[in-house]
Amino acid sequence: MGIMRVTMEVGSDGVAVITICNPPVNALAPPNIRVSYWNSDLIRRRIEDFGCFDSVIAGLKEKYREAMKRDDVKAIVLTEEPKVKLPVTGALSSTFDYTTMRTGEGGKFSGGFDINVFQNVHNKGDISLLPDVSVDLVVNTMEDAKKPSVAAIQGLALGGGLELTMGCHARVAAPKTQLGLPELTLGVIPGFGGTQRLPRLVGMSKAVEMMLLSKPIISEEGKKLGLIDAIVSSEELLKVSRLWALDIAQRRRPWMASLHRTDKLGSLSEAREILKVARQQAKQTAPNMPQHQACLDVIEEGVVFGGYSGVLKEAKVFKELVLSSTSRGLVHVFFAQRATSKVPNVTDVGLKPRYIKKVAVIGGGLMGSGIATALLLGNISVVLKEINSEYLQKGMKAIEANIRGLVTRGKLTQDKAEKALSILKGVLDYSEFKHVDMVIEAVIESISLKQSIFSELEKACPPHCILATNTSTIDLNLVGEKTRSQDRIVGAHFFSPAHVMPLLEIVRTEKTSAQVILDLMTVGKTIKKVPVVVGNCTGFAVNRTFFPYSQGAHILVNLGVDVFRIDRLISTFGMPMGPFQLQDLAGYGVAKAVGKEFAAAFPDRTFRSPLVDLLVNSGRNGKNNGKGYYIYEKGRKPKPDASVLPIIEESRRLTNIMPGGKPVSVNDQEIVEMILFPVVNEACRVMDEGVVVRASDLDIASVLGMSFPSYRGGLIFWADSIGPGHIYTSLKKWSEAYGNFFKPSKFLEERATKGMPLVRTLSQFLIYDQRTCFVFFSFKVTSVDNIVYAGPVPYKHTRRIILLDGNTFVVSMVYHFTVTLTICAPCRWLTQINHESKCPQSLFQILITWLDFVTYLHHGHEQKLPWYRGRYEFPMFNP
Ligand SMILES: C[C@H](O)CC(=O)SCCNC(=O)CCNC(=O)[C@H](O)C(C)(C)COP(=O)(O)OP(=O)(O)OC[C@H]1O[C@@H](n2cnc3c(N)ncnc32)[C@H](O)[C@@H]1OP(=O)(O)O
Repeated sequence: MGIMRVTMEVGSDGVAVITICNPPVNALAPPNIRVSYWNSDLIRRRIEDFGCFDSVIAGLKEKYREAMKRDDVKAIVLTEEPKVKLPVTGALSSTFDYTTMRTGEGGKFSGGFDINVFQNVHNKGDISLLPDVSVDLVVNTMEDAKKPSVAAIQGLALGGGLELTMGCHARVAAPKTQLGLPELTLGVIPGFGGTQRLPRLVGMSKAVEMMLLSKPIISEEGKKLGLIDAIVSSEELLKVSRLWALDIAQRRRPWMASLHRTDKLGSLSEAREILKVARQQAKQTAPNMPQHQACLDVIEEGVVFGGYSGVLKEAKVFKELVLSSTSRGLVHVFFAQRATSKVPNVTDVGLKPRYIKKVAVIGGGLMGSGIATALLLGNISVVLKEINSEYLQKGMKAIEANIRGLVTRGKLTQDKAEKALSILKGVLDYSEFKHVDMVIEAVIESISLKQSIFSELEKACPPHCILATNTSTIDLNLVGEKTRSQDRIVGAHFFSPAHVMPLLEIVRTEKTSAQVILDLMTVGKTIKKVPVVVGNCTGFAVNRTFFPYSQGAHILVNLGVDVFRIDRLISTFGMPMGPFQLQDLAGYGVAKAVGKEFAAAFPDRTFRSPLVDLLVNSGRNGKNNGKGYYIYEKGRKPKPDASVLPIIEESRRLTNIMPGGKPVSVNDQEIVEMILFPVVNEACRVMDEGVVVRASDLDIASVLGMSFPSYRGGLIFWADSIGPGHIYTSLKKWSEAYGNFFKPSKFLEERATKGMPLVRTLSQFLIYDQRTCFVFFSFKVTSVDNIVYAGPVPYKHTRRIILLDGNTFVVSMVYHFTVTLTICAPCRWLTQINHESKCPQSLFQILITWLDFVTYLHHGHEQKLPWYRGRYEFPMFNP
């Protein structure tokens, strides 16, 4: 048997326990592997050995059919396997290392439908890859069965996972189990009947809230609402569920089919009123996302025409939405976010994160107090250092206000707030620093000040202490220049407000040790940030990439375009606000300081606009003093300020870039593109220089750091959806008309002229050169790793190659064994490569290096692959 499986055990009590097992989150995968893809007998044999053709959905159907047929089965309990070990058969089993295998880890009922399938549909455009689960499995097989089912849930039941449980006749859950329908975050709606059953179980208002906000509840709340019938400890879960199922079968408890209930729906007019309000809210909060209105329409269908009609409409709309560009973007973001936690040579070299218990923050200003707040909320003790007691008091008060504010807004309990504040200490010297595991410096952007602080830190802190700086622009090599601790120096670039914004940009230099990066990544996750590891350069990945954002806007204004029109169009595109309102919000001091840094680093592509200086001279400082491009009044939306127009005219006069002295005529689309294409252009340079590990890291950084619309998939995904060709041609045209700022980078030019996307997946190089060829991989693995198992199973601690059709080819490893494997596959199937190995000499890394080598051979020029190049020997090459 393989590790993705569904099993059934019938007890002497007549209860069949059907168990789902598909680690790590029991995703509900449909069958989709075709053995004919693989010519290797070894792989085929392995797949068959482990029974990997099972899919969770097919398995569920099969086991239900068996349970219905068997006379000794009276009722069913649906649950998940809490502990899993991969069984190994055959000659290799004795050497199999079980310690590397992931287990069920205390149980997760299900993270929902397998999101890989969405990606598969997106890649192939083939909607038939989506199975009919909603009617065939949930309605016909489970809910309308002649024997009752009880779901025994622990850990989490999300999306399709929760929907399966709602198709059961009762739900018993362990304490603190997470229950939710987060499908809208993937650009779709619940597709296994959730839009119909949830309102029938918890009432219309709560169901609409849970779906539209994609916010899970815990089982305790679920019990109060009626979603959960009983809460029992994990140990008792199965026992109570069995009894419950028997009670239903023997009519001691009600046999409830959720879809047929109406008692919680309220009257038609009440339901319609709730839906109307929700529609208006969604129009405001999610204007470019069709799934919100679609979800409400589908709910309404069920209220008006009955649950079954609702289920049918849901299935139809679900399929339409899976193909939408919104879903493509959001699904990409889902996987891109998870990919950020895989950093070559950091997370794949067997290092373990060290425990960071206490962190010192230097500087209690806006950033320092925000960082300290985030750490305290993550239960990490903080020592806040300032230079005098006045500043220290200010910093401490700001932290307290941040934390108390969360209590007021109902986001934190009073107890947790007190606990967080109790582990904060303010200091004026370094004496406490001998006990800290990490320092995060957050003082003003002055190289000499930072250099002297880091020299002092080297003396004051223990040798293991991580020395991090929150600089947003300064070269880290300069910061650590006067120390001998450059392996401990790292950038921890938070975004303001640091306790709210989810991105943590971790900046490494060539000298920063892998351990330090791993530790900071772990701290980042502990404090609920998404850490993205990037290289060292002016502005690092995010600020550098977005540096042309306001520059482009300033060029446009000086070319005669209205500021407020620009802001309006950029907001309509999906950014939370336009570049000028953003400048108002950040304050002009920031704009000036950042502008100076970039002008020094990239003088060839800096546009010098006098506008900010003119604004400052006229007594404006943006939101800080209530006067900028907009007028800011308490409790009111920012209002465009007409009195700024003469200042803009003055700027235009000084720059004198309007052709013939007349404002340029540009359409709305061109305005958006003139601001965002230069950003894409800079992102190309960032990728070309190897500042990011992978293109999708820039997608995540743009979404979480700059609030680029996630439904567009992030900056690079969006650029690829438009096509590098159009971006290149437009930039070239503008550079000829308006100068170097728009000049296309070499990277963009190459991709555009070769008709290739910006995303550098190795296979795309191969596809490009060898459209129809087959690629043969041949490895002779003689060192540490060998293949013992291959199959279509997503699994931790394995090397995964995700194929174009969405299947995952998995290679697990065993040590101290030698084998030669030849994989033969058409190269067009290789689209994405994930890596998460423990051994530096892993087969996976050899594969990557090998592919890079092939790429290199085919292109005849050096690709910038700093993360892999030169570290591993090339394996046998046998095309
Ligand atoms: C028809 C239906 O209505 C449609 C659906 O059900 S759509 C799916 C709805 N479900 C969701 O949106 C839940 C998505 N998953 C999550 O939110 C989180 O993964 C979680 C809360 C389940 C677990 O979080 P956490 O423990 O931090 O682990 P996380 O790193 O996110 O995920 C672990 C692995 O499981 C994978 N995974 C999680 N949920 C998955 C899913 N539904 N399908 C496929 N893979 C999934 C992740 O990609 C990751 O893989 P990796 O290790 O190779 O990167």
